[in-house]
Amino acid sequence: MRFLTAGESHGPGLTTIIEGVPAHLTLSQTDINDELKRRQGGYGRGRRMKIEKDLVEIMSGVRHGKTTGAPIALTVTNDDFVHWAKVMGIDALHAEDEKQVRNKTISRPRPGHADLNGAIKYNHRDMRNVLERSSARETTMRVAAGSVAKKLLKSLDITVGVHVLNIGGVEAEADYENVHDLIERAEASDVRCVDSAAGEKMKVAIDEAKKNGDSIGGIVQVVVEGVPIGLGSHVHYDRKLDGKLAGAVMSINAFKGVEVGIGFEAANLPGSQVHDEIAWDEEQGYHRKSNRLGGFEGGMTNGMPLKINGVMKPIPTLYKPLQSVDIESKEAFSASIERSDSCAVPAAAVVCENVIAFELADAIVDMFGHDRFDRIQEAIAHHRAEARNF
Ligand SMILES: Cc1cc2nc3c(=O)[nH]c(=O)nc-3n(C[C@H](O)[C@H](O)[C@H](O)COP(=O)(O)O)c2cc1C
Ligand SMILES: C=C(O[C@@H]1CC(C(=O)O)=C[C@@H](OP(=O)(O)O)[C@H]1O)C(=O)O
Repeated sequence: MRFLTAGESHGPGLTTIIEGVPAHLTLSQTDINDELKRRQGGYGRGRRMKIEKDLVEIMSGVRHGKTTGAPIALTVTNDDFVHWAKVMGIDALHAEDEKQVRNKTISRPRPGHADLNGAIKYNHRDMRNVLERSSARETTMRVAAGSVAKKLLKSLDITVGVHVLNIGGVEAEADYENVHDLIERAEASDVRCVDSAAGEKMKVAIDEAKKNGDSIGGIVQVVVEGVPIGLGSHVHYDRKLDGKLAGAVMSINAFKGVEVGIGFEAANLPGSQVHDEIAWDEEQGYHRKSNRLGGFEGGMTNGMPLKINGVMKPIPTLYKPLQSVDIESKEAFSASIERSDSCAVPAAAVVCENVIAFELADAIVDMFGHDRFDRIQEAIAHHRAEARNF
């Protein structure tokens, strides 16, 4: 499976085309819209999310509620576009609009955003040409594609959840029974945190940052249960699934690090406290006595729950901007102020969950068959039984 996305933040809309989704998977607009709505929420978002409704239109690849095996094309309209049509240059310009366009031309790059590097690389004197596509508005379509993947996983009893472990240095206890408990409690929290006391402190930290014209980042954790043994492969570097997942997470706007299992903590511990002992019993088949490696050994899943952490840096656009240089005058100025979120960690958690879901669904289709969902169901049931008594 693969997908592309297209669309500018303030253009008419966003598109994705997903190729390789097996035929006969049950899929509705509601499946996708529910996921899009989750991405729009979360404490700390700016005014834009009050403007957008993020409702998907399925343009192809689904008939009578089932995938056909054809490419699935999805679109989402940008409701904000009506306010930006002249600036975006989609409509013919009138004289009085030129001023508006000039005022929206960006020549003072924001530290931490794509503005200056993209402008130099593509030779854009108006850095809006970079901003429009580097905006995390694009993650709407990554979540749309991920929601199709999540539907495939759910139909195979594989459950993906996400929660927030840290916002601006406020750390949460990762205390939950199983992934279903995690999902229920995280989704009931404004900041997607299962630790309600820490969640309240996170909200205070976000309010504080906003009041100071500043921004904060954090850590999210994706947990996946029900994963069959052997997704990915040890045989070649580009088939190692932990590597693919790390790439997917690092490609999310503002994500600066990934950990699998205990992650960087492994550097401080001896092997006896890192590797997970292997056991077998009738009920569970092969399993590990602990799960410090987060469900991966040798680039493959080992049947234990996957645990992947992603680190998000603070949002670059600051209402009290940092120093920058105007590319026309070369003088020092404050960076430009764009409307912005002060913390998008709870929303980005949903993006992280969905990019991981897509890579997992791709690994499933790769291992268990390509074209028909019913065949994948049969093959995975057979594999699960075989692995248990191997
Ligand atoms: C869900 C989400 C919302 C974001 N909202 C903003 C925002 O409002 N303002 C901003 O400057 N950056 C925001 N970002 C981060 C930028 O898109 C990101 O920092 C930028 O594209 C530069 O890429 P890099 O940080 O990966 O280097 C957001 C990121 C995500 C995932
Ligand atoms: C539009 C979204 O996020 C945007 C991501 C973003 C950025 O620079 O990444 C900047 C902001 O854009 P705007 O200036 O239009 O408010 C966010 O709102 C979205 O998540 O759908």
